[in-house]
Amino acid sequence: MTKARLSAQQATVVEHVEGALLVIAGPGSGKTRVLTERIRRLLTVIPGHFRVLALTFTNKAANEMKERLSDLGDVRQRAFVGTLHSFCLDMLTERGKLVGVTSLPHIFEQFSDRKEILHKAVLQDPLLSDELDRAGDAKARNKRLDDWLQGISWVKAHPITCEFPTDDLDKRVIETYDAGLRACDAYDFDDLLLLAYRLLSSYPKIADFYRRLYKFVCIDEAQDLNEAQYAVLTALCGEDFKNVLMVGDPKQSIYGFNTSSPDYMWRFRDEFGAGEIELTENFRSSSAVVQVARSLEPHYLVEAQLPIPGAVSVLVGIDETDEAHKVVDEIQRLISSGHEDIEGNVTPSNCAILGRTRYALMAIETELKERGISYYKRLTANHENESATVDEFQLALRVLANPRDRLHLTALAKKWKLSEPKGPAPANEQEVRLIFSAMANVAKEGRASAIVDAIDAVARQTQRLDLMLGIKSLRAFADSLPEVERLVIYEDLAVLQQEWDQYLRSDGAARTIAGFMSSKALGATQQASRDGVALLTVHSSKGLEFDVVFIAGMADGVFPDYRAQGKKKEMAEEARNAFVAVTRSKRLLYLSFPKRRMMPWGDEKRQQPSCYLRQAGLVE
Ligand SMILES: Nc1ncnc2c1ncn2[C@@H]1O[C@H](COP(=O)(O)OP(=O)(O)OP(=O)(O)O)[C@@H](O)[C@H]1O
Repeated sequence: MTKARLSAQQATVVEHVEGALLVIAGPGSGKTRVLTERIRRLLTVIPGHFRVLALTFTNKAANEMKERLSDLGDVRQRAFVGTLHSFCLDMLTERGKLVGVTSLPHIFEQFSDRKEILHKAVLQDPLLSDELDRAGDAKARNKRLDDWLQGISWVKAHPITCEFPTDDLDKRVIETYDAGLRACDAYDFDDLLLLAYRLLSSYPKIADFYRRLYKFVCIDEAQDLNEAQYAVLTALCGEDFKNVLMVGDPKQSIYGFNTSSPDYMWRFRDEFGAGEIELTENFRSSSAVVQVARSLEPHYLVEAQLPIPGAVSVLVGIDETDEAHKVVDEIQRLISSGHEDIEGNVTPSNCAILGRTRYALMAIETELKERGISYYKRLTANHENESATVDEFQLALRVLANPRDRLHLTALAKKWKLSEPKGPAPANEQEVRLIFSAMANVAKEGRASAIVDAIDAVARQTQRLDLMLGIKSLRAFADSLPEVERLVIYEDLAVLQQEWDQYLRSDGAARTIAGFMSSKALGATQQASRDGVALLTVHSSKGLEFDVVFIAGMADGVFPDYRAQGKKKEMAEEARNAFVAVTRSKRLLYLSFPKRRMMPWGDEKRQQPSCYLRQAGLVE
């Protein structure tokens, strides 16, 4: 994009070069545009051999930035654009030895896997095992494990204020869990940040290396920083490095429950002596939408906005089914007749229906399904395999990538109706293949041999790793199966192939199974799914925009959530959730609620409109 199309406010940020800068960017003020244009300018206008580090919170945001910079060709290689987790993973892979990471860290991303690691490790520790027993029945023990896991995560996310847990039991739980993970040569998400922080803060030479490599650092969505993330940043920058540009919007801070806080933006301003610029234009939303946003956040300053009136309407249903009818009727009406404030046709993909939680969207989903209107519920297709064959192939790939991963080796044995493999963990890929083939020989499931053949096809190729050989081998196996089974395998393999292609595009240089599995764990290989009406929670709608936005379930107790009632901090976060939801709309906004709601235990509850509707003057 050329400079001419940037506003004066935006140009100031884009033209910033040296020194720390904090950019407070309201919704629709073009923060993504400003960030990408600044990276473009640094790489193409500023002389010198340097790289730019651009850190985002989601793969979606990183992909969008990469896409917008794609015309830079090879110049783009001079920028690392990715999530903070993926940057930490890269640092640990390359230089993690000093903190005990000897190769690419294998990630256990699933809660259930981490819980099993903790459970097994606890059972081997008499003191913790007794403690767990004391919790009570199976349900209470299960809860105790959940609480412990939550506690572990909390401590790891606070490497500065909680460096050494003082409680002996907490300490023992963390150490036991970590030992369990490490026995499988595995790490969790929290470890990526924690170990990167330890690496950079304990070994200043390494931090110095990265500072010389990346002359400029940009951070997106800075209101979502937590202590561990801020700690990584400050350890990376050391005392003197100041070329950091942070963009964020405290009014859109909705991850407080996850220990994120806009306070780190203010700390950055003070500790780095950063300049401050506010982007106060809104290039996204119509006047009607901006007015509702301002009613929710009176301090929201909009100095310039689109000269488009737009419209805000309230839809009241007798119950949730009726609310769903009204919402979907309106979508169909807009699709067939359009709207004067929306250029061209209204299509399903111009529309989003948001809910504070998924429950507010259930009746609407049923209605969309019944009327045959396409919709999607996730921004990325976090594909769940339907076929056991592809699921187990991926389990086997995990073990091939990480021979010490007994957790998934045992899971595979169970799926093949075999007992837990005995003896020491395999030492290398060859030994893994021998174990697999021994397992396949006695497996009670016919598909086991086909999976082991597919693994062999991949592992045999020593020159250049190609997952496609395994995929083809499984496809040939599927060809021999009845149609129903065959099609399910084809479908799962097609998704796996897409993920492999995505990995090759973004990280193809490394090209290892471990690299592919880590990218998968970090969600970097997931495909975007944006076909049809978006049916999203407010949290997942962050950063998106649609011509038409419906917010369903706008009743007190639902939005704001009843658990926040009477609590100042939580109610403030609820209001920011509403602010984020409303500002996703470019032109039309509909706020709907059912007068009666069916409770999970079968009773009907009468509902009052949300306080946000009253605040906006939309109901009495
Ligand atoms: N200078 C500009 N002139 C016209 N339109 C612009 C300008 N800058 C940004 N926009 C448009 O405004 C919209 C919002 O931009 P963008 O998505 O970058 O906003 P954002 O600040 O990231 O929003 P949010 O924080 O709410 O997610 C986009 O449709 C973008 O194309």
